[in-house]
Amino acid sequence: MKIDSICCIGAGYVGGPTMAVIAQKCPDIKVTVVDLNEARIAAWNDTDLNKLPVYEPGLAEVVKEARGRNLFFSTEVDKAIDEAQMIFISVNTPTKMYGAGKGMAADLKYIELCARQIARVAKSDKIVVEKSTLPVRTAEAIKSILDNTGNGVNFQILSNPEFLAEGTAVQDLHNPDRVLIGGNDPEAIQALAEVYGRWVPQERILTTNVWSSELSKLTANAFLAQRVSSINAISELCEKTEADVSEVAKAIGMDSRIGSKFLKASVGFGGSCFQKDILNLVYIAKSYGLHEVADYWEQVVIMNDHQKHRFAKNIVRTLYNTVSGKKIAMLGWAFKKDTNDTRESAAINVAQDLINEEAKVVVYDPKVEKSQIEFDLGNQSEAIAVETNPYEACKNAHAIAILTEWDEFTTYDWQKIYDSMLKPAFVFDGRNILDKQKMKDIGFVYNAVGSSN
Ligand SMILES: NC(=O)c1ccc[n+]([C@@H]2O[C@H](COP(=O)([O-])OP(=O)(O)OC[C@H]3O[C@@H](n4cnc5c(N)ncnc54)[C@H](O)[C@@H]3O)[C@@H](O)[C@H]2O)c1
Ligand SMILES: O=c1ccn([C@@H]2O[C@H](COP(=O)(O)OP(=O)(O)O[C@H]3O[C@H](CO)[C@@H](O)[C@H](O)[C@H]3O)[C@@H](O)[C@H]2O)c(=O)[nH]1
Repeated sequence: MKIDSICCIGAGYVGGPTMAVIAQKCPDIKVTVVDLNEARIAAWNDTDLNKLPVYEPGLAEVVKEARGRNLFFSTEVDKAIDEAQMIFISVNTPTKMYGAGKGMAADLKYIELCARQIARVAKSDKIVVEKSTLPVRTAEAIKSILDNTGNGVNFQILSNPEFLAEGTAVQDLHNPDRVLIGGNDPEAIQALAEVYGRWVPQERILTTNVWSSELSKLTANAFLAQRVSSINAISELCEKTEADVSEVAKAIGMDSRIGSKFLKASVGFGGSCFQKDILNLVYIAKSYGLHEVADYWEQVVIMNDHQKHRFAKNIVRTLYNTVSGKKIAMLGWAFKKDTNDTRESAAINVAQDLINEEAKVVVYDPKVEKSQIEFDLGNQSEAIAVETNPYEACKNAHAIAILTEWDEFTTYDWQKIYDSMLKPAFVFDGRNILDKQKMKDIGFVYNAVGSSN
């Protein structure tokens, strides 16, 4: 079956970029991305490409090429479902904040709403693709809803989890390590494989059963996050022993069995996925009575919480055990560089801990809006200030904390910043991006994660 129309429900960080690239690579397929959020759809349609709701390097160019040709953003969900042969569900699946599984399980209410809407609207056969990250066996529930509440049309369900990382989304979509398609129906699998086959080499398109595909997504994130927590655990030991975590990471990463990626010690991992997906995995394991499995993975999140809090504690301890009334400049708010996404950013936890200690926190981030920073802190705008100029943010500060590894931070005139600060001038580099020796030569008291001063 050749696909000529696709609908994607959910115009977020995954739905937007993924569909933009599919539309770019398949000019003969009409791709419509729909969302209930009118402001978000308006932003995707904005003629000023700087106003797209998602910042990703290279994304504006892709949108420019395809939008209006075969890529459309709309709030008319029913119409797009009706017209499409293939429907991607790419809505959010956050941690459930109520009832059974509160704080752990994935909240599938948006998924169920989509399934019910598809069932209600569809008047012809559809292939429904799970793009959202879902607990293993969710396809069963979707199938049941579609088959029991639909109009008697035939639905095939595929799992096609997304592995893009924010900040490199376009690059990851253009050149994925693999595309994973889980399903039972060879014709449906073939139809989706042909879409990706326009630009992804055949050997990188992997097909599995639905359950393996669903579980592989949670497993991939658990393994990646586990590496970060593992190196962060070692970073604390390095600080006590005069070992240097960057040297340790390099030494172990050269072992081809270990590999060098995802071994950067940091203030802790953030982002909308790692914590949510591991907690979901933990919840699933518990629900099958697999308590040792659950405890094993939960430790990755416990270690990450510890890393975030100990970073803030270290600032307080180093600043003579009090930051009350002291100006502390936070450079970076996004959970990693090259994105405007702040979900679960370590910066939020660190700021909250410092505010609790009555510090005067001033934030600078090159891509995050002031309103977002205030929102992340529960709208306590009196607790922080946001600067649009990094030099102003650092002026008269007692300390600077680096929370995101933005490249521009390495290019600053650090002598000028030093001159404008109170002395001793402290830097807490939560990303190990600055040159320790140069910083010390200027006069800073420089603290990095995972090495002694
Ligand atoms: N962010 C990432 O980097 C990433 C990467 C891989 C996978 N994922 C997974 O992809 C899924 C989506 O993540 P995201 O970051 O794009 O989320 P997001 O919150 O940015 O976007 C989801 C969008 O879905 C819309 N939506 C929710 N219910 C809807 C409905 N019934 N009808 C129409 N629109 C609806 C919301 O308004 C929102 O705009 C999640 O399951 C996530 O775990 C995310
Ligand atoms: O060595 C490292 C690598 C990452 N991080 C941090 O870990 C977090 C996550 O980073 P990354 O994985 O690069 O970004 P995400 O966009 O969260 O992507 C992850 O989560 C996505 C959503 O499921 C998956 O699709 C991706 O494959 C997976 O990498 C960020 O805070 C990073 O700063 C570190 O601290 N040290």
